[in-house]
Amino acid sequence: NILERIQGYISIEHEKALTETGKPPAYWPASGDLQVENLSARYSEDGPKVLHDISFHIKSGQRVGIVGRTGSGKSSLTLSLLRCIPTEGSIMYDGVQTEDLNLDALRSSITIIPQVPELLSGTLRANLNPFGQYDDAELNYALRAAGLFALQDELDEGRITLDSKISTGRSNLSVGQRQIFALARAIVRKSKILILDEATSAIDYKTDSIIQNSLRQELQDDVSLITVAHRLQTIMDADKIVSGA
Ligand SMILES: Nc1ncnc2c1ncn2[C@@H]1O[C@H](COP(=O)(O)OP(=O)(O)OP(=O)(O)O)[C@@H](O)[C@H]1O
Repeated sequence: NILERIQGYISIEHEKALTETGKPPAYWPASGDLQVENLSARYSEDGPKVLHDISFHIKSGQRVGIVGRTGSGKSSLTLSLLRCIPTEGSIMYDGVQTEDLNLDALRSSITIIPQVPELLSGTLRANLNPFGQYDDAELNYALRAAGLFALQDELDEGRITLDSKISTGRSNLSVGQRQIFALARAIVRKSKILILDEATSAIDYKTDSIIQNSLRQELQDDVSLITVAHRLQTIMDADKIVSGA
């Protein structure tokens, strides 16, 4: 079984190599403006379309909710914004077409916070700053801004520092704490587009309100927030709603 799985991974079709070509201008992205036109997407080149001719415009700094029944394509839309699945149509991010854009540049400038964020085994510092690009002051600021310190009573280890150990398998962080932590990563990276897949019942009311407050207070005015919403309450104050059939 192990060999079969390894064989499966080896034979997966690779994405286009991340080359020097398609590098965006140095100042890009200067805003969170996102223009999507006639976007269609499928999971494989010959598979059925799961998104059909979607068009919308998100102005820089807008808060947008994505709603729709189960299977309507909310997750597929977020994947297609990062070009993780084959797409047709136009996705223009801060005036730059993403079709020919270097995937590394695209994916390092848009942050997705999934329902259950993945963490690496190691310290909090290593998780927030895997490539050693930021100093401790910036990391501590991001943790505070994201609201992690507001939860320290609940953490088994007591006080959280950048040296706190994170374990992956039997994780010592709850789903809500992981989301807050992923939000801190987005704040450190200064992403102009943040996609939040709202956590569902696994997250308690207190943690949810900490996340919502942090999103309202700490994101810069030019950061666009796209929330895949499961609770209507989360998107009550959204500027725009994108709704799937
Ligand atoms: N990995 C995949 N391969 C092929 N088809 C997929 C895959 N993931 C999702 N789909 C299909 O794409 C369509 C949209 O699914 P998607 O997960 O985007 O919906 P969703 O609105 O996010 O649903 P939910 O609210 O349950 O998370 C569905 O018909 C689904 O069967």
